Amino acid sequence: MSIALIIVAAGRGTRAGGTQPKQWQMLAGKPVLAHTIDSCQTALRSAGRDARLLLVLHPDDMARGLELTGGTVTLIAGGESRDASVRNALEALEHQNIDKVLIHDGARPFLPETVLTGVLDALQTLPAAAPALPVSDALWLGDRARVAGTRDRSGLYRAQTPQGFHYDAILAAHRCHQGPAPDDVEIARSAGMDVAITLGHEDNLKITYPADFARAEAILRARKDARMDVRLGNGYDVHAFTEGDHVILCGVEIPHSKALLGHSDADVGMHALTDAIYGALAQGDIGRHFPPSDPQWKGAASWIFLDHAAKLAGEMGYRIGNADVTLICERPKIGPHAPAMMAELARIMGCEASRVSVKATTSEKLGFTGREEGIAAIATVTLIAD
Ligand SMILES: Nc1ccn([C@@H]2O[C@H](COP(=O)(O)OP(=O)(O)OP(=O)(O)O)[C@@H](O)[C@H]2O)c(=O)n1
Ligand SMILES: C[C@](O)(CO)[C@H](O)COP(=O)(O)O
Repeated sequence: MSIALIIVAAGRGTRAGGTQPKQWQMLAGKPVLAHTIDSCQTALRSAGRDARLLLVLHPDDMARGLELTGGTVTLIAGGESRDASVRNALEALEHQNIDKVLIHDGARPFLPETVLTGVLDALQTLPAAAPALPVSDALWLGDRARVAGTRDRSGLYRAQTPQGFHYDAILAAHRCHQGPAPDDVEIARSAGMDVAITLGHEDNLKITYPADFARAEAILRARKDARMDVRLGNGYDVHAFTEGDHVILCGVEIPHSKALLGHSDADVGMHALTDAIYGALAQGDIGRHFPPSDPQWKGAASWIFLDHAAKLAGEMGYRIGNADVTLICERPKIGPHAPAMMAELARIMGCEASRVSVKATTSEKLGFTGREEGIAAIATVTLIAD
């Protein structure tokens, strides 16, 4: 099925006020229209759909449209009315092998994926579908600021976009239609098309009046808060020294007069970091995922554990915010090897090296680390929801 998505943004936004049309006014640092295009592209991507994008602009706005889209979207000059703008885009799609077309207001900056898929799914069986929300408030008839009557709200809906159609049918409907129309559903119905009502969304607001900018900002703020999911984990590990000539710390082999004793390669720093990630995910510790009783992990390289923990974080929807590892030992000296350790840990976790810290401290010759009986490591990690 080949789909086109038309975004109509050629209006002058007279009701919204401001020094320029509402679709060009700034919302959280970028024009409303940039939010609309981004949300359409994100919804399509999340829904696993591909669509040809057409942006209908006022003839005066073509240059800034090109600047905004960088030439990735087809620009069409709009008309005097919304239906004339839509018609121009529909005509431009003739002979382009388009089966289905979605028509969306440029003034609706937050298209939820569920609204998009609801319309596309309904188009499998009907020639037209559009999202709407049932009217929930009581309805009054007003006369000079007095209630002059009430009206039954049952069966009434607030229409939204994108409104979706079988391409050939809506093009024919537009060509036949006379007079103004508030939306494409009206044009489709006047041509006898059966239109399904799909579920709209409160976030899918249309900026119409000045107060709608504040509503749009509140939606953006709520979404940002919902994304503020940060998890913190810590890990601690100790390995004793044994006879040997090198240690492996945070993935780096360092010549030393002793080795670290362990079931795996005894990389105490990497183990602490791995446990910190499991801890942040509330997924136990290394022993749970790689039991020491299982002979297959004997002598295993510790990157296998860290790689597993980092991938598990990714599968659960998190990426590394930052990681901080402290090695506690008198010797070997860690400082000269710290940059290589940070680079190796970052490589394994799939994050930028600037997000990883490795540092060291002695314990002033106190305790088992001070007596050089072994090395301890502590690690802290933050995970950020994607
Ligand atoms: N000649 C027109 C008129 C409207 N639209 C678009 O249709 C959508 C919905 O219309 P509306 O909210 O009425 O926008 P405006 O016409 O710009 O607003 P107003 O009526 O307040 O002037 C908007 O994205 C608007 O840019 C369009 O492409 N071409
Ligand atoms: C299609 C539409 O968004 C339906 O709500 C339409 O553009 C609304 O325009 P209106 O002039 O604000 O009614």
